[in-house]
Amino acid sequence: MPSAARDIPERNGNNNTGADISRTVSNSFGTLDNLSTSPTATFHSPASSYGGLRNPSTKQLKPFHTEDIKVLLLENVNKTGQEILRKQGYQVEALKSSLPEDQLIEKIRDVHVIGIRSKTQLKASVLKHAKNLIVIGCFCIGTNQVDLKYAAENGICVFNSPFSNSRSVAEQMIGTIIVLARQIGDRSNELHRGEWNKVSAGCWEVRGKTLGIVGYGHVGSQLSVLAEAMGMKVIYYDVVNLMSMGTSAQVHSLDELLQQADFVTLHVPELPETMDMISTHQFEQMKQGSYLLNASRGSVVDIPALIEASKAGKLAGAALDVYPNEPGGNGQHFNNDLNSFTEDLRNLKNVVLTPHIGGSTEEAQSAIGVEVADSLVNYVNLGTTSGAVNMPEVKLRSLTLDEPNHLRVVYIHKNVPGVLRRVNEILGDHNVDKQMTDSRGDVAYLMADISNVNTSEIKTLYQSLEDLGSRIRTRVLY
Ligand SMILES: NC(=O)c1ccc[n+]([C@@H]2O[C@H](COP(=O)([O-])OP(=O)(O)OC[C@H]3O[C@@H](n4cnc5c(N)ncnc54)[C@H](O)[C@@H]3O)[C@@H](O)[C@H]2O)c1
Ligand SMILES: O=C(O)[C@H](O)COP(=O)(O)O
Repeated sequence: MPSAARDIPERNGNNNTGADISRTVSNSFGTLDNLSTSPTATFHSPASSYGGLRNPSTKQLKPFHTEDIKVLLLENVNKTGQEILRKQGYQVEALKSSLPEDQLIEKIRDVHVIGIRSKTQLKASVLKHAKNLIVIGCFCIGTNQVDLKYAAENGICVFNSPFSNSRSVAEQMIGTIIVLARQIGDRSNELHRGEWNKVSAGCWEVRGKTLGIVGYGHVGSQLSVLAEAMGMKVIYYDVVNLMSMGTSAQVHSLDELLQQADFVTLHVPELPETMDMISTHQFEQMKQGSYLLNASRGSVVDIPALIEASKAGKLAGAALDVYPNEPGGNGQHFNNDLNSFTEDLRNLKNVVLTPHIGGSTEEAQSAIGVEVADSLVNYVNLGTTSGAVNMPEVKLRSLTLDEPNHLRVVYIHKNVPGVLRRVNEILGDHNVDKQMTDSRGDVAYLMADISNVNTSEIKTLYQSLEDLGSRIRTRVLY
């Protein structure tokens, strides 16, 4: 038997301390009779994950049977991600679409891990029912669908995939710019209806035209490089001063960009400041016969104002990949019940409408599946928060099989004075081998590896930390 499991009592044996704490995976493990004894349950061979889970001498920190971890994956999370989670032994339920709020609330009560994409709204009204939830994986870039602050304040860590689909979005935008410039969407629709309509009026090369990129982050900067390769001139507007790719140039204001660009493309996150960022005033600033593309979030463009600008001939074309309200899954209708302007939008000339597929390529989805699932496994098994979007990033070197009586304490707490002193008083009876603590806003995350801990002491230690007023969540891994 690996030495680390030596002191752990039989799962259903007589070593129960009699402690009256119900067992929850999320808060670590109250009663000692629930602690895992099986070497196979405690020392799994790792999945594809990186970091500490790869080294064979690395101790797998699982004070629970992995099959007790319940994972709910919504919105057709890629098989790569599902596989990694299943290989850990977790119970994984994977659904193809998002869920209406009432069904989501029912399901979320029970799970320790949830994986979503851009549709599923995890606001406080839903999260307050998620009593066992320790971590959320956004298998996408955007995290605007999650109440990040509420999650952090309730000890729920959130991960995403910051750039694995950026290239896919940039390539879709390049394709769409040419489709708009040549009115290819309309020509194709006509021919599908049996109408031959060979025209050149209002159709242009993109070479020499100016592309205005709003938001020069991962997507915007990739797009910049691709557009220059096609001979376009690139200008961009961003709230941050950024290094220009190639010969592109940053402009000082959104209006300046709108007045100069032939094509305007939006790549900003959903924020209060970006809500209706392009509305009537901005369409007025744009050049006559210019084009607008939006693959960021539906709330960034005032779509009724876009419809007016298109009908008035100000816009020669537009492309939308995102909408204020989107269907929950495939096969559902895209009509006025969803957004009151939908019929008007569908009837416009040279307007390309796509169902939020900017990041939907095999390459992107497969990479996102691996990246986010790895983050989830490292968080559940090791407490590592590297890459978290709502918690400080904390990571400790992994414990090894040579460190038998060690345990790892994860203590998420309110960021108030005096907590460290009190925590260290509790840990102080043991040797603290390593410790890291960091804070982000009102929440702090402490991780410590301590040695020479007898099994009988684990519960007391856990309970002492739980009893501190500053506690948000305690996890003890060993
Ligand atoms: N359609 C899709 O499938 C798809 C795929 C990926 C991302 N997205 C959306 O695109 C957005 C951008 O993605 P990204 O990876 O490039 O994000 P990013 O965070 O790398 O870049 C966003 C850029 O916008 C800038 N910005 C923020 N507020 C701004 C403002 N008010 N005005 C101007 N610039 C501002 C930021 O400084 C940053 O440089 C995401 O937040 C996501 O919502 C959509
Ligand atoms: O935020 C993102 O990465 C994109 O909007 C893609 O979202 P999706 O995974 O729901 O397609």
